[in-house]
Amino acid sequence: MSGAPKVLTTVREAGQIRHAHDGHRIALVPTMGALHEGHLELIRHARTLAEVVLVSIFVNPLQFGVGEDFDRYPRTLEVDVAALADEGVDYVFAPSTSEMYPAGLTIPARHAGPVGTTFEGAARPTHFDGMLTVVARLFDIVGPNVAVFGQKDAQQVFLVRQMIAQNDWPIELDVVRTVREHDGLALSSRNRFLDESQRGLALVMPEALTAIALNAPLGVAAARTAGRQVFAAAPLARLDYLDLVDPKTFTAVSDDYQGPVTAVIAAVIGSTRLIDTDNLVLGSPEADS
Ligand SMILES: Nc1ncnc2c1ncn2[C@@H]1O[C@H](COP(=O)(O)OP(=O)(O)OP(=O)(O)O)[C@@H](O)[C@H]1O
Ligand SMILES: CC(C)(CO)[C@@H](O)C(=O)[O-]
Ligand code: BAL
Repeated sequence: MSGAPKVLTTVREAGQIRHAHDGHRIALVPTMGALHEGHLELIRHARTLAEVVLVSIFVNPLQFGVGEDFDRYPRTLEVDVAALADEGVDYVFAPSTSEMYPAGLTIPARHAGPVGTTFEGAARPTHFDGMLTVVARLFDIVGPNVAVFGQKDAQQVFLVRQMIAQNDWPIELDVVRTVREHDGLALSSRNRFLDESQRGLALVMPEALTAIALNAPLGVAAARTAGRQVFAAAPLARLDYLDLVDPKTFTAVSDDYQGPVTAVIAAVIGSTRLIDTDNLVLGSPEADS
């Protein structure tokens, strides 16, 4: 299909897609809108995986805690749909909150478990249960063959993968690497909250990831310390966490660990909370010699 995507607003319409395209693969790209080049990369990747691409745009209240930025989260549906037309997206599913969570209908709540209480989950205690609940609802409505997520939200990817495995759902999960600005800042819908000086300050995130990567051959302590030193030199950026986790368990690695890790960072710049991640390998035989 090509041209403007068909915009669906009801669960009923979205649920009919799989019947209308029987025998064809459907890729789901869940988003909260305010689309940027990072989202578009997910969509281009989805296009390589399936004949039908459906992008959901829904700012899910369940994954925002009290005092978080649900109210000010950017909502730019018209502009988003225009951008998706250029990408040849087939369907946009943009439901209202009452359509997703109708009064009187019990939508099964999903639980993230222990990993949902650490890192992002420590700062946002209800976030991952709410995120999994809406992702499971989208899976249930759309019935995709494949779902595409961004590596920037590494803990989210871990938990969605875990939920798919625990339920034995026949859904593939594909992950797209983080798209960055020319100076390294990860694209994020929340970047639009940054003024010019905060935008400059936010570069502490990719700079810390670079420092971690440069020191990765020296091991866990050196890499972690190097990343934290970047933040120590930028006190206006409030570091929430910076750590190295085992991608298999999403728990912090011990000091003698060698092997693949995901570096995870969250910081508050002004009043905007940003996250970033990188995958790397820690330690090397040469590091011991
Ligand atoms: N820079 C990026 N590169 C690749 N994928 C991204 C990027 N930013 C977001 N995504 C992915 O897009 C999907 C939708 O994310 P979302 O709509 O929350 O956008 P976002 O930019 O992460 O917004 P925010 O930072 O405000 O949470 C998620 O799978 C997310 O990981
Ligand atoms: C996956 C998601 C669309 C669920 O609301 C959201 O957490 C996001 O945009 O990353
Ligand atoms: N991209 C993660 C969605 C959220 O921050 O709520």
